[in-house]
Amino acid sequence: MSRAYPAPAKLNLMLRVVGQRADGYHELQTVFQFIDLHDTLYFESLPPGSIHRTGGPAGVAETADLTVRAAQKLLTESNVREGVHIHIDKQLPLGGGIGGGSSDAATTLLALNQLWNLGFSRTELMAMGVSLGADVPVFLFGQSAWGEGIGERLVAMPELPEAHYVLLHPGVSVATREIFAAPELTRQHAPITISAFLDGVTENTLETTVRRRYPGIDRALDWLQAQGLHHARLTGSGACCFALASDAQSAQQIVATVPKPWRAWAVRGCNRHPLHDLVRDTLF
Ligand SMILES: C[C@@](CO)(OP(=O)(O)O)[C@H](O)COP(=O)(O)OP(=O)(O)OC[C@H]1O[C@@H](n2ccc(N)nc2=O)[C@H](O)[C@@H]1O
Ligand SMILES: Nc1ncnc2c1ncn2[C@@H]1O[C@H](COP(=O)(O)OP(=O)(O)O)[C@@H](O)[C@H]1O
Repeated sequence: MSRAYPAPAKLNLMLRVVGQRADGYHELQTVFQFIDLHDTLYFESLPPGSIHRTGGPAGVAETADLTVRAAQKLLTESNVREGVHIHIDKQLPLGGGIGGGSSDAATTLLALNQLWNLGFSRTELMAMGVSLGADVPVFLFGQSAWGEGIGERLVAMPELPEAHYVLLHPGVSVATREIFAAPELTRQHAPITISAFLDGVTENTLETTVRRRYPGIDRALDWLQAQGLHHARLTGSGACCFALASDAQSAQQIVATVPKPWRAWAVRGCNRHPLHDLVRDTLF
């Protein structure tokens, strides 16, 4: 087995739907920051053409797993004769709005590009990544980012505070597709500037629709606010919610009081992907 390759989660510190493309996908403005909660992936060489995954998310077939699809994409694009066994130590909740599947896919692209000596540039990997999911490119971009388009047009954010957060999963799974298809969703919010975000415009405009359709998420956001935490928000299309804590200790104290069956974590924002340094020589 290879060394351990982390696949971190992300938060959307702000998200606005500002339009819709002809193909139905929604144009967004968003701010991505990674957090120190992650899956861990391991890779082992197999005979050419065979790709296997173990330890992955229950209920996701091997062939549908984004890591397997990422490995297949690399084989198709490079024409090399390789095979791989991918083992995922899965910690990130599925459909949580924290990008676990996308991050697993990005880490697979980064790791196999290195292990198979493929020499693809970061830009080439990002183009492959976006065909697997709208959230994959930011994990290859490797740093906190302002995202536009469907999240694939990225620019580095000025250093954001690496704040402590309470991250709460209210035990429901949100189908991203359902929220974007909701007739009541407002699709034409006025675009904002990076300065406006830094001055405090931080809403997630999917939140009203998600709160109405998922009462458990509505309650979770109200619960976070009732703990006296600032900036209680939905990340992505949910189901996870997060709020700013003053320090690690107060985040942990609040996590300890979260009612069952909700799950919660005390996490910290990270402006750099944990693989940023590892692949700097080849990619960043
Ligand atoms: C909303 C965001 C914000 O970071 O995060 P999540 O909540 O998924 O983490 C992402 O844009 C989600 O990205 P991702 O989860 O990769 O979405 P995809 O699999 O590409 O899309 C699922 C479905 O949602 C709809 N969709 C998705 C993204 C987008 N900008 N417009 C859309 O209309 C499409 O119907 C698409 O078929
Ligand atoms: N390795 C993987 N980890 C998580 N989900 C995966 C994986 N491979 C495929 N999926 C599929 O991708 C969907 C979205 O997963 P995920 O990225 O965790 O959520 P979100 O996009 O809400 O942040 C899952 O519901 C699952 O069906």
